[in-house]
Amino acid sequence: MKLSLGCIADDYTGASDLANTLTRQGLRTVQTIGVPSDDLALPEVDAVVVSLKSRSIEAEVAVDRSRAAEKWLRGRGAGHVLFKICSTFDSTDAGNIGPVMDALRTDSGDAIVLVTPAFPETGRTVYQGNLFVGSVPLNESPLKDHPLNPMHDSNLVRVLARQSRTKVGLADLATLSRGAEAVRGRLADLSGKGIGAAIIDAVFDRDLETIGAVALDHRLSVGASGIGLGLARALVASGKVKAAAAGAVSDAPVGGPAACLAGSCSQATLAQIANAEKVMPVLHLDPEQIIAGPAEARRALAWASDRITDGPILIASSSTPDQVSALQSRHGRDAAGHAIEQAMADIAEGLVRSGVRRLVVAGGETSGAVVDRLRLPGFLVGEEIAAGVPVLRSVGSDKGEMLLALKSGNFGGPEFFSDALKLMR
Ligand SMILES: Nc1ncnc2c1ncn2[C@@H]1O[C@H](COP(=O)(O)OP(=O)(O)OP(=O)(O)O)[C@@H](O)[C@H]1O
Ligand SMILES: O=C(O)[C@@H](O)C(=O)CO
Repeated sequence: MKLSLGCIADDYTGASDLANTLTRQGLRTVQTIGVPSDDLALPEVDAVVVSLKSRSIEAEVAVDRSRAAEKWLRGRGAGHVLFKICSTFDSTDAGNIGPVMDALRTDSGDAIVLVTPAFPETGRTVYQGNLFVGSVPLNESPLKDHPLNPMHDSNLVRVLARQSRTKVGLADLATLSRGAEAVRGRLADLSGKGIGAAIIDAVFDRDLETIGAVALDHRLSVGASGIGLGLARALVASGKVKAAAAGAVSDAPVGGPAACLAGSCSQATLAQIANAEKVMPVLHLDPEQIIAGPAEARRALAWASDRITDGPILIASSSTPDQVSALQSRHGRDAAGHAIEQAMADIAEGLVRSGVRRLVVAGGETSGAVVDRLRLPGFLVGEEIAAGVPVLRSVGSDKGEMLLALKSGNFGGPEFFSDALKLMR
């Protein structure tokens, strides 16, 4: 297998978002959980997205894991590697976007790296280096209240400069609108001044196409699914990849009971849970009880076993921003987050033991904890439920075939849980 594109995603939902985008553009794509073991039988593909859970861990560990993934991808012939970050640039001044980018840039030998989280399809645009979420700057969006990495600065040149060893510059929309050669000229100017990373504006998909074409001159780029779309279109346009027909993945029904788990506390997920209450039984976990011990996860499993044969259920830990901050001030941010993620993994494990083979999970960290616990090595990408969220079909699992949907906290329409279950038969 010789890869046309290698990708390293810093969380699992982000990885399936990217795998979805690449698949929709005609790249045969597989999502792996971590660096694949040598005995994992992978189909012939154009792109591999290695999912890491490295967004909110110590920067040094994130760097080591990303480098290991890069080595594996380059070893399979990937000439270009995309480091997939969140479209809302989720990170802190300690990392992990800057440190991982610095390390991968050193490995790739590129003088300068293009960086953009723009993903217009989901309302993420970048102008003059400022990230907008819908119509508001990042620091006024719900991301200001994120439980793990609240975002308080929308100027990504500043945000990335605080995390990176290299100087960071800007390639603005005016330059981009003059075409690929103008962007190449701007990058040459910046790297001539010793600047090693450029935030690049993008508002429309056509901007991403220009960015994709320029990025392919380099060995590394950093961004969200938007730059993935640009790279995929550039690979197809240049004839390096022959676009595959849609629907290449089997849609054979998996059947059996279905369950949803929500650990995301985003406004979008809170609204989706409220809507799910109208159509399925919903259990709201007590976060204090989760931190107190394993009894809360056991209570959830007992509750589920009384209902799961009658239809899908939803179990949620999600709370409002005020409740999240109150819990974090009592127990610490990381300890609270970790305990809840592990309880979600316990619940997922119990559900699968009792026969569940169709699972919808909301939240990147939550999905990471669940998929790790279920020891699922990888996925093929099926139908799209909502922008950035495909149906995933497990490959190489010892539990038989499973269908999953891993939803980024902010993604999906108001009826997301029922929308997902309709496509996961
Ligand atoms: N009630 C709660 N109080 C405090 N923390 C919570 C609560 N419920 C869940 N959490 C934690 O909040 C974090 C949510 O992160 P997660 O990545 O799962 O969702 P998200 O950030 O909305 O999604 P994404 O990363 O895809 O945007 C997890 O660490 C989770 O355990
Ligand atoms: O890019 C995005 O917004 C998502 O894929 C994601 O990574 C959210 O966690």
